[in-house]
Amino acid sequence: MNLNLKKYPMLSLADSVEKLRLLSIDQLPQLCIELRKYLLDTVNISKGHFASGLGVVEITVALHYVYNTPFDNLVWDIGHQAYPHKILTGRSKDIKNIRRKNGLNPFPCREESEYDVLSVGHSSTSISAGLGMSIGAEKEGKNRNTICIIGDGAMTAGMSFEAMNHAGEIKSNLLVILNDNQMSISKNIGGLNNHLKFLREIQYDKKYIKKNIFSQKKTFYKQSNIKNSLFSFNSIFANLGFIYLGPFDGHNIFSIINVLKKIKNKKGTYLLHLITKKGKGYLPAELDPIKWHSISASHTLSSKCISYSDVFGSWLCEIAKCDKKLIAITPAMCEGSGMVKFSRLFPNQYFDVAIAEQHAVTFAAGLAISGYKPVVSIYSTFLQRAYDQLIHDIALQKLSVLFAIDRAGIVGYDGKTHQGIFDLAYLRCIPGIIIMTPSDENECRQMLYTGYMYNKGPSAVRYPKDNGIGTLLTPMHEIPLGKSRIKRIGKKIAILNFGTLLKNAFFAANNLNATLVDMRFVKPLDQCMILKLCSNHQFFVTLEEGVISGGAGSAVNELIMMKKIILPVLNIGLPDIFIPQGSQKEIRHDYQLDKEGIYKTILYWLQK
Ligand SMILES: Cc1ncc(C[n+]2csc(CCOP(=O)(O)OP(=O)(O)O)c2C)c(N)n1
Ligand SMILES: CC(=O)[C@@H](O)[C@H](O)COP(=O)(O)O
Ligand SMILES: [Mg+2]
Repeated sequence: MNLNLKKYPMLSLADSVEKLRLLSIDQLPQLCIELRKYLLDTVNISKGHFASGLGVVEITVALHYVYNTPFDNLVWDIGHQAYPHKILTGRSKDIKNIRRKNGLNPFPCREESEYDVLSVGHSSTSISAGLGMSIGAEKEGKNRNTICIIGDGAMTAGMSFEAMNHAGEIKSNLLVILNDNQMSISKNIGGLNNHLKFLREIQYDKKYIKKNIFSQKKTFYKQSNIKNSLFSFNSIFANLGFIYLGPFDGHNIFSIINVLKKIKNKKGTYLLHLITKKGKGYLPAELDPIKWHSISASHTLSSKCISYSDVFGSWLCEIAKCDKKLIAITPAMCEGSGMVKFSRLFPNQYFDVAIAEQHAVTFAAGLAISGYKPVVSIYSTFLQRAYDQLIHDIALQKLSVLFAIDRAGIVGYDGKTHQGIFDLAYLRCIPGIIIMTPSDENECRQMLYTGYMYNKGPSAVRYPKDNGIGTLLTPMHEIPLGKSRIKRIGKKIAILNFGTLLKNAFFAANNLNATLVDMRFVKPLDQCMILKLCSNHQFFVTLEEGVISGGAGSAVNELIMMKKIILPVLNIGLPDIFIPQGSQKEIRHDYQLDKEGIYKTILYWLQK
């Protein structure tokens, strides 16, 4: 391990979990101090998720100290808090390159380390996967433990409830650690959050504690041995069938180790409730955990122009001013989706539904049925969670709901789990949906308006994690559905562009004297334009920032084949693999989606 001994003497003694376990328990507080310092020093270089990692330092040290990892399964939920885990499991020298191209993965990743038993990035998978592992371990008969570490935010999702419902019934050997820092990315919200508050208040009510439960040690014995003790009785977890322990201070390494050691030797389905502080140990992050949730790399966005998320946010405010029927919904992504101003100005028209994409979509269905005009703002990658709800609860019922799909295309540093590259393929097959792919920020604004005004079914506008190109935002008007726009007239080759790669396509179009069309709609497709272009061009090229299998280009192929037209078509987009991390610029370069890449790809294809 490449650690400076002077700066991190204890951490350098613990450069593997085996060595960590050789430390005396009294050395662990110092280890935690150095781990925090190391995290701060390295994330300063790497950028990326920060405050959550600081909050789980003691939990991480205690888990690796007490449990026999990697034999025992540690299942991290989401994984944005797993930097300390990566540091302690032999990856400390690489942490400065986390999220970078060819660097460590942003989240636990099975291919990266045997300590990462589940690849993660999306929320609320840990209890389901952990339960499966615990059943597997029981069948294997080798006394392998399974521990899931899940945040109070991730706990709000349907998957967590589904898993607890199952786990509480079958009672396998499973420990769920609830890391309750009272935060999601934004402030955590909802009934469960209020229940956690209630449990925390019981803990802090000194009178209550004096009267009922004496010390943490006694509390533990009471709860693990007498199932209907008052705490257990009062918690939702106990009612679901877990042995509920806590809440305890998640920054007291001694008490965490004490509890873990006892649980380790007992069979059963436990939920250990630990209270932590997001950003612990770094005051700016403690004071503003929203800002420090993740530190973005400078030059993340490509220019100084307004971001697409902000175009969306201002558009929302403008509509809400005159339309009280508008209801905007976010599944826990207020800041990233550009909705902070809207949420403050129009609190009665705004719902953060917590990390609950499925619910967000069907909730929108209910609002639409009741005469409201819901706008679901959602990242492309997280809409994957709500696919059935979109089909069954919205499209099938022809409900007019606008989906503002942010982070569409390459997202960059969050990598494989977060690339928004499947939406065009998975949306295109849904009957009756309108799918729009703006090529600049003003198009985005006009398309949001067009979708909002469309009243025959769902519509979607997909836009990237990026800034616009500086186009003037004009007064709102509806765009005729399914109408493309010719951007350049050329000969022989027609480039059909879907989305924000338009700016890069000009280079190829100019150099090849090609016709360039901004298709704007994936559905309905501008068939007239395509058929007209077929009659006076010899080659077609389609362009999109998404997977080519089943994407917008496939729609063009299908039309051409159906019309029995014989014309070579090149679909440019992303290949049939999970696209790795890196800056957006690097990834676009690597997959030939920058201007030179597009040009060369077409040229090479023409010459073949
Ligand atoms: C399905 C899904 N929706 C949304 C997100 C975005 N997201 C990442 S972290 C996070 C907050 C998680 O809160 P919590 O589990 O309490 O962890 P904390 O950040 O507080 O450590 C959210 C909403 C995600 N990763 N996956
Ligand atoms: C872990 C996670 O899912 C979020 O923190 C995500 O990284 C946010 O992405 P943006 O920074 O693009 O909003
Ligand atoms: Mg939290």
